[in-house]
Amino acid sequence: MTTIIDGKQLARDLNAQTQARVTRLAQRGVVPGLAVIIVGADPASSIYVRNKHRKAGQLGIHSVVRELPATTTQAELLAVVAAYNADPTVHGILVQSPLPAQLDERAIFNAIAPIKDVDGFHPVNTGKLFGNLPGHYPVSCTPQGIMTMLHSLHQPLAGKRAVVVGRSNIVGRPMAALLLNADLSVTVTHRHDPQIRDLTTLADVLVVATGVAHLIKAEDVKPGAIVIDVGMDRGADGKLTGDVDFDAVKDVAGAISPVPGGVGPMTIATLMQQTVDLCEWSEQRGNN
Ligand SMILES: Nc1nc(=O)c2c([nH]1)NC[C@@H]1CN(c3ccc(C(=O)N[C@@H](CCC(=O)O)C(=O)O)cc3)C=[N+]21
Ligand SMILES: [Mg+2]
Repeated sequence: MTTIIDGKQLARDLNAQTQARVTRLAQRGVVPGLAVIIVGADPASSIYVRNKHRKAGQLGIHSVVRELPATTTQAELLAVVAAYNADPTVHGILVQSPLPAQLDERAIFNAIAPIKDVDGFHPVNTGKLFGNLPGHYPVSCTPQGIMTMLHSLHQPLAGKRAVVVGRSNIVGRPMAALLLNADLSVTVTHRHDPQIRDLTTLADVLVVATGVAHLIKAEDVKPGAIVIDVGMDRGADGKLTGDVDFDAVKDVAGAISPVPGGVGPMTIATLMQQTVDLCEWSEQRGNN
């Protein structure tokens, strides 16, 4: 029997925990605050931002969405980030990616205060992640949500062989670090390897984040493997599909996450979780 990893249900469970933490903070008069900055009116980005805002509101997180025109300059965006860095009611800052071409996205992420970097994109936070350093710090929400999905299976992970397909700063690289920190043996591969499939068939845990619809077929997967699909590929019919050929792979895999209803809802639930983390850590530092 193949386990379908129900990201929607896991997200509901995680959001219930987050909401309970928000309630406990409220008893002390503390409200977690999330600022989401979106530049330009990319329709897909607008939908994601609206979903994040709605979920935050449901959980009692104070969410502000700052919509800036597509013509915003680097200096203007840096000034907006600086204002949220200095705003004690804001615990998490997210700049929606991708940004318009005139903006230097890396320089913007680097300007977010590491203690408010709810995406975990700041090099101080990625450095801690890659060093497996002790202490509290935010981690990119998609791979962190995937770790929650893996733990939900209640299977030992240490010593398993993981293969990550894709090496982006948002998913592949932090995913590899998290898996390594959890004592898996980790291989990262990507489009420049003509024999990706020689590696995917070795994986006990296979995470696919390439943006190539249905790249992974049944013969590319080890029987019984855990398969996590990070793909979000919009077909010509407008339907959302993944990087894994779900219908075929589900008969080979031991566990598999669907698209939609897998990694996506967990990304948003993890964003909410980390907003509350940042708020609690700020309280613990006593410099709110
Ligand atoms: N600074 C930044 N941080 C991000 O975390 C970030 C970002 N920029 N830019 C865009 C990507 C994408 N992303 C998604 C989150 C949830 C769903 C999601 O909920 N997906 C639903 C379906 C949504 C649909 O139907 O379109 C699902 O998979 O079931 C998707 C995509 C966060 N991102
Ligand atoms: Mg790639």
